[in-house]
Amino acid sequence: MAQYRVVSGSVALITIQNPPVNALRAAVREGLFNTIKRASSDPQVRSVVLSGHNGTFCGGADIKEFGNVSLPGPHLVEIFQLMEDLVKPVVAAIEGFALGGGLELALACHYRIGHSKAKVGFPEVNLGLFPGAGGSQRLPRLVGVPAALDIIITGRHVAAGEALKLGLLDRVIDQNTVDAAVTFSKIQKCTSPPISGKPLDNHRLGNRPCPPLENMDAFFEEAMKRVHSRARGAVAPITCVQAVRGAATLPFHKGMELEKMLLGTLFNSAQAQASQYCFFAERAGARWSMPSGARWDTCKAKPISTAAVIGLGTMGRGITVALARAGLSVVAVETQEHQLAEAQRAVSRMLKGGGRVSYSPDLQAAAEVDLVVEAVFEDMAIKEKIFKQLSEVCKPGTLLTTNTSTLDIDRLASCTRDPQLVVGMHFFAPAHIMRLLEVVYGPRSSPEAVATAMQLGKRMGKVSVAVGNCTGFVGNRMLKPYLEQANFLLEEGATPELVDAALEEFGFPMGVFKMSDLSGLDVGWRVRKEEGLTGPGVTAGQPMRIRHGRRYSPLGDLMCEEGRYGQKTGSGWYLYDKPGGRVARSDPWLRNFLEQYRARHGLVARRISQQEVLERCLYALINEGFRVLEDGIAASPQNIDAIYVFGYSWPKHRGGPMFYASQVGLARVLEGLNHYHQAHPDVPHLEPCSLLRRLVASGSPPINKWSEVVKGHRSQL
Ligand SMILES: CCCCCCCCCCCCCC(=O)CC(=O)SCCNC(=O)CCNC(=O)[C@H](O)C(C)(C)COP(=O)(O)OP(=O)(O)OC[C@H]1O[C@@H](n2cnc3c(N)ncnc32)[C@H](O)[C@@H]1OP(=O)(O)O
Ligand SMILES: NC(=O)C1=CN([C@@H]2O[C@H](COP(=O)(O)OP(=O)(O)OC[C@H]3O[C@@H](n4cnc5c(N)ncnc54)[C@H](O)[C@@H]3O)[C@@H](O)[C@H]2O)C=CC1
Repeated sequence: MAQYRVVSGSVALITIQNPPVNALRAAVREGLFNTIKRASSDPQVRSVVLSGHNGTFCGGADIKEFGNVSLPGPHLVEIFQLMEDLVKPVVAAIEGFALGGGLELALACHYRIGHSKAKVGFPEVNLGLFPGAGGSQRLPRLVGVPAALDIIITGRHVAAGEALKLGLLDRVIDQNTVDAAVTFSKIQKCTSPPISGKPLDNHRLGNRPCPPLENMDAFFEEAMKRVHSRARGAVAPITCVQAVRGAATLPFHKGMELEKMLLGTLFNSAQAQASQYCFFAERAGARWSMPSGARWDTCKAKPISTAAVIGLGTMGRGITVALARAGLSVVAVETQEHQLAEAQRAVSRMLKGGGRVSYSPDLQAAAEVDLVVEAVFEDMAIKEKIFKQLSEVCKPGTLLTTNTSTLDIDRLASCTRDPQLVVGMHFFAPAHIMRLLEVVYGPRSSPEAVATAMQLGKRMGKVSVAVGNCTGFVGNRMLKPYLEQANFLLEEGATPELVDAALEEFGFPMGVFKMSDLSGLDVGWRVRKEEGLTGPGVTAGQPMRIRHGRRYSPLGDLMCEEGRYGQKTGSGWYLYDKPGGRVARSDPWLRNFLEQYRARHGLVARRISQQEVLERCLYALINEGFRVLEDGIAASPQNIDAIYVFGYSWPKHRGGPMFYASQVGLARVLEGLNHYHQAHPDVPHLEPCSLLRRLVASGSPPINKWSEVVKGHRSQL
């Protein structure tokens, strides 16, 4: 766990060994504690080098241990103090990553030498924490308050070059880092005296004052304001500011006391648990499986080096950029001349002149590519035609994928020569930025096709989740009842402002109506027309607020009929200063429109609380999530949560909808749904699904045990 060797005659080389990232689990902490003591008392040893096994210094504390109320083994704070107090110089040899507790460990060393490809950082804020083992106190003393606060609040990875400039690293080298650190620990420079035996006090960060900062109060006030406005209700970023302020204003030991107290408030908090759950949910998608039994570890992906994107609208442009950035050579095809020219300019701008992209108005250009992503209008007839053409044009073995947000993958596959080569690759707007990729397999998609799409997702830096084929797949299927409730709430007396405020307070970056304005109201309108819910032929002679025997809100359709498509037309649920404008303002026209609509349909507006908004929108979405699990469309609640956090900006500190349901309590969610379904019996999405009932009946097991209740149920997986 921590290997001890004496090298070069007098250097104790301590190597952390805990693959894959050398996390500081109890046995590692024990090993570090013992080897530091050994180095201290070993008369042969004059200096110490600390390194990590297999090219990674240390990925920090072991997040899997965090559930324990009291962590076993020696405490990191104690180990780091022991190391800092050592009278023999200690040099950190940093290869790969030094993150979180790993960087705190390096900061407790007297010197830090990094490989040029090394990365350091404090990602704790993403786990609902802050660097609570001395990092919040030592880093500001080394690099100054503004740089330290930036690193701690953003959680970003700092590259070696920048770390050197900041003074976080003493040296950056391209050769073997451990060898260099060993040499460095013995001789500082030919012209300088050896560092062994040199007084080290200035290199003990706990002994140093923080570099002075002018206008400190104003600086921290401003930082706190910024954090509050961006945190969306997350507590950890606020605690980061408080801790760093402690470093700037208190002596080290007092700062450490403050750090301990602040960590105590976060460590077992619901937000920290949710954020840490998200860390593992993000990675769980990589271990996909299919109904056939094919799995991630038994299927080989096809090599892909060229791709075509068909349709260069909103999505096609972002997809082109994402593929090009992943190193693929891309053929971008668009039939509309002006769109092609505009797309070419937009893609070049986004790629800043880099990337290998060629443009064509002709599908023939896709003849030789390894993979196609179709991103034309959401219209089954058009897509079917394109898949038929692609099947004829492309070389045998080309993977044909679609970015459809709702349509049947199997129907598209049936238009092709090789249906096993068809899968959905559902990106999220903007496609070059949003991290989620839903990989949708139909009943005939081959494991190799799924493996290839998943692998490509990884190359593009996406969080890829394999899901089954149904209308809307996982994300949009669950979104439908959420949007539906938001519209019903407007009918009943709410305003877009009220609904959005409730959801933004919950932690979404924007409420449902602002989000709809951004995506374009016409997108949903097109989908509803495809589904036969609206359109001239459908509505004639039907009651406006009922479709297929269920309550239906035509509000979105009416808005589109008025030409209000959202930001792109300058008005939607809100008013914008111009088409394409971004700043949403309340629109008196809409208030009037809603009042007239309610009057026309005999609806009496009532006061609606934020609690009702949250419960109806979120519980309806969660209920559909349980149905998705029940139907085997998603393999696990973790997969659903990853989809929501990385595709729909569900606040990470709430852990995703299914985790949120488990935190609220399944019985409470069930009770809420029962209550709202009684009040709205014509809304089937509010009727609690049988999986939720069964989970509650079996004592509401923790989320990682739900699969035992799902098992035995009819499944498509
Ligand atoms: C009232 C109570 C008072 C409480 C007082 C209690 C006192 C406790 C004191 C504790 C103080 C804690 C302070 C501290 O030290 C905080 C931390 O260090 S938190 C951890 C910070 N580190 C990170 O966030 C890094 C996380 N890892 C990564 O970002 C990436 O893994 C990394 C960039 C290192 C490598 O990426 P990549 O090569 O892409 O590999 P993967 O991400 O796929 O990871 C591979 C594998 O390893 C698992 N893993 C990674 N990091 C950790 C980790 N830190 N702990 C546990 N497991 C880790 C990862 O999950 C993958 O495994 P899977 O099985 O695939 O999931
Ligand atoms: N807009 C969004 O937020 C998201 C959309 N999607 C899906 O992505 C697809 C595309 O959507 P958008 O980019 O929003 O549409 P868009 O309307 O912005 O772009 C579609 C483009 O396809 C082109 N096109 C139409 N027929 C063509 C053909 N035969 N050959 C080549 N090009 C053709 C059009 O000229 C247009 O430029 C749809 O299936 C949609 O459901 C998926 C995720 C998010």
